[in-house]
Amino acid sequence: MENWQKQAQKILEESLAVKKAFWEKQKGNILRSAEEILRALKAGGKLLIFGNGGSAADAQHMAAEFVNRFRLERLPLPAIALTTDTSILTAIANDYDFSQVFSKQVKALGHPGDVALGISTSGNSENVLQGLATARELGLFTIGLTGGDGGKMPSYADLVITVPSRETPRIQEAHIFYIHLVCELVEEAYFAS
Ligand SMILES: O=C(CO)[C@@H](O)[C@H](O)[C@H](O)[C@H](O)COP(=O)(O)O
Ligand SMILES: [Zn+2]
Repeated sequence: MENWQKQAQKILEESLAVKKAFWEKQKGNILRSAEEILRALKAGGKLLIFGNGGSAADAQHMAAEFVNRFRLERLPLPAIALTTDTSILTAIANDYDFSQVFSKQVKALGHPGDVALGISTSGNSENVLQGLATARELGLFTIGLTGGDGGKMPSYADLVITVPSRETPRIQEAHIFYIHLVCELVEEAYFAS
């Protein structure tokens, strides 16, 4: 138990330090991404979000904040997580390839002016990279939310937001901070003006 306390304290301190460094190093890109999402929503566009595992959960979490509400009582905003429809996901993975599960949905749903947000802690998940590549081809603004050295993301996204850590859980904790921050900024700017 005493060891657990020490371990937990260390993890907490690492998590706080990573979030702080993330903000310090990436604030320009973070705010720019919020501006792009606000611009797209104000122009009648939407946000498409995708990732694997914990990042799939993050995609759904973010879409729910936009479609339902965040901190304000307001009209729903259009955001779709491409991680939720098991029929679509299994049909594409079964008939084509798992690497296409997001790109095919982007092709079906994306329009120029929309924003695609691909989340990958390694920056190397093929399905996320293909989703971003297709989004770019179609004229969506593409954002890569990643960690470490960003992996291959910089070749696939217009804007890459990188958490400065090599630890997947710490990266994901900073991703959730990013998601809540962007929801709050965009919601206030959209409905306060
Ligand atoms: O949540 C976690 C680890 O904390 C896992 O589910 C993790 O998201 C999965 O291993 C993903 O497949 C990792 O993919 P990526 O972040 O490198 O794109
Ligand atoms: Zn996780």
